[in-house]
Amino acid sequence: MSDITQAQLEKLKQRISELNYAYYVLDNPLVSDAQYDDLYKQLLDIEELHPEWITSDSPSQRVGDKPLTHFESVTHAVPMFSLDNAFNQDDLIDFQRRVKDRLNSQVEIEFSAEPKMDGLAINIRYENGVLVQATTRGDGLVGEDVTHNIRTIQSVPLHLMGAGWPQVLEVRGEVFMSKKVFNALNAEYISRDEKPFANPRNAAAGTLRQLDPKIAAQRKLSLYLYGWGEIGSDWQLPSTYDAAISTFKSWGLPTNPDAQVVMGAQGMSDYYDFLIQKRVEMPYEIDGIVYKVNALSTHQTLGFTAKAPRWAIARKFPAEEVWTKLLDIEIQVGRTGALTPVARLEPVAVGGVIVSNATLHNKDEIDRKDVRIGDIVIVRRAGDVIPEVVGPVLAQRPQNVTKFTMPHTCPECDSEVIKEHDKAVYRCTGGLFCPAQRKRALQHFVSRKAMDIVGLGDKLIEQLGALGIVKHPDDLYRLDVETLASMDRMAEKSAQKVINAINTSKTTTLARFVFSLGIPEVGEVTAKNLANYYLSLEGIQQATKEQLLDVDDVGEIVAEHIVTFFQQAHNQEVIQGLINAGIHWPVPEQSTVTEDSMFANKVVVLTGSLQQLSRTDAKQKLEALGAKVTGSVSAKTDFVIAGEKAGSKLTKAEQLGISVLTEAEWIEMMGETNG
Ligand SMILES: NC(=O)c1ccc[n+]([C@@H]2O[C@H](COP(=O)([O-])OP(=O)(O)OC[C@H]3O[C@@H](n4cnc5c(N)ncnc54)[C@H](O)[C@@H]3O)[C@@H](O)[C@H]2O)c1
Ligand SMILES: [Zn+2]
Repeated sequence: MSDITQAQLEKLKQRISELNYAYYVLDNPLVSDAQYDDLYKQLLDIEELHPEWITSDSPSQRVGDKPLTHFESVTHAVPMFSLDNAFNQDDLIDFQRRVKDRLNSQVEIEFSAEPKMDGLAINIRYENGVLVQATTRGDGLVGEDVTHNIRTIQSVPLHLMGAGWPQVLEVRGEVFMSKKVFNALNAEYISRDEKPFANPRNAAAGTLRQLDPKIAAQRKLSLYLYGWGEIGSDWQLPSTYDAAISTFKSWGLPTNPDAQVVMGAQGMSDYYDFLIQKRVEMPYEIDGIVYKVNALSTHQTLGFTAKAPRWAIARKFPAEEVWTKLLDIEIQVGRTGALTPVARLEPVAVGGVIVSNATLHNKDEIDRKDVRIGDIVIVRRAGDVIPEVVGPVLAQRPQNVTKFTMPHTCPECDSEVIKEHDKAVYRCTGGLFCPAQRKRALQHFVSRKAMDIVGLGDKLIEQLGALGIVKHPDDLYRLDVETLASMDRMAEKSAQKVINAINTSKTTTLARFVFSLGIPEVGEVTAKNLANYYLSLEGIQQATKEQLLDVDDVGEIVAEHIVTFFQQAHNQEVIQGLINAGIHWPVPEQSTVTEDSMFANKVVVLTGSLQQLSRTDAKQKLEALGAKVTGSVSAKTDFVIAGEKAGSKLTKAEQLGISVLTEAEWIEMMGETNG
């Protein structure tokens, strides 16, 4: 630092000015706050070493930047200042020591401690109790007139309450957007496929800069007061800061309920512990604490630097939002087979911990946010919440970024990946084989309603899996007593019992077997329906999606899951392994089918509207009699039962010379069959 040249300082000042312009004027920061704070600290350090190099245009000597021009410029009656920062406990102790020294005080100093709301400073002017003007801070000397938008904030009185206020009263505070409003607003933007705001501060700034006050009214900004500007000479400020704020409150002005008066360094530190705990649950975002010397008489003595009061300091909290490089997007396969994209990041400190991975939720979200590999991204971690990638920093997008694509096959097992209907979820279809889904698949396979293998608990499955002994369900049938007995908490006797249970499970039913495969959406009932309809595993495996739709309980989505599941070579290997292991079942009985039913093994089509039975009931009755009910008429059709207003199917049946029954005829025939 000591060998720094004046030219280097000029370059640094130039850079910080550029950043200020982008941040304050364009609302489009070029670097993260942490990066900015670093550069700014460098500037202060150099200027401390070389006070002779300080110029009036240095960013250390100015607040913010010149406001935009599309609102009317207003020169502040009393300049608006920024705050000096304390980044750690030592900075804070230094601050209170400086105050004590300057005031020559032997006793502890009393401070007002209050949340540092993350929004924008505003000056609101009342004349004779009436709100006449509201202005942004701007560069501290000149701000923008945003009266029309401030008037829409419900908690800001258009007329002061009570009495005793001065003829001219300027109050100052922070305009911000609550987390709730921010989330709802962003959800709305997202649903319209528009780019959401990066954070509540940005959203509040954007809202305040709207020309149409209706928009600000809808967005519901909030405001708390923490200071004042010009005050008419017809009123005397009380002796303490907190008393002044209380008086404002009595006039109907909104003030922060979490502000407290604390004593000395210890009190400051206790308040820090209190507020950092509370931070997560607060309804709005805060980026630190502001401590202000409470005795107003001292403010004169302490005075101001070029930029900030010497009687106040902002103790910054660890940033909840930082920028870092997105190195890659990796896929994690969950236990249900869902593929989740995970951001691999250049490690960065956020919210007090080092983060190198963050969730990206799903593919739709990545597309919507337009996050690309190689981007600088904004990462958030609020409280204990899992770190999240908010979005890319477009201003810093390098040229060689790549768009993310979902793999077509599972990175764990190479099976096909499908996107679920109407959902943003991509899923691996190798349920029986996929290592990521292993534990879940095995737990399901052995469960009571599936293969019912008693004694194979979760712990044992986990251990067998971890050791690579049982990777897929068919491996269970290769276990021997010796291997099992060597597992934790297992003895030969219990191992033998498990082996017996495994052997017993070889004799099962087709329905149980189908259920045990864990095909997505195929529960116990669907498995039974499939077994009863097709009577053989081959039948189910070979059925097309169209054909599967004829089975009770099977809709489009289920049918697709079934087809894709059986298409996976790896799943087939496991199924073959199971059959080879000796799993077998009797051909399912069609319980109520009477041999002499004239509908037994007949192909029947229902068409037109039935009067006496619902379509489902009719279908069930026919199936109970051993018929196969299909949806379309072909040469294989044996009967067509035609209700009223039967159309093309009836015509086709007639063309093909197929027997057509009316509803009444059919019911009569059924009566005969049953009787
Ligand atoms: N990323 C960038 O490029 C970039 C550029 C410029 C500034 N910044 C960020 O902005 C900061 C500087 O901004 P700043 O000058 O507005 O200062 P600041 O936001 O750090 O602190 C001053 C402001 O705090 C607000 N505040 C909130 N609660 C308050 C309370 N209870 N009492 C008093 N004031 C309260 C007021 O608006 C006040 O103007 C930097 O530290 C940096 O984090 C970032
Ligand atoms: Zn897989």
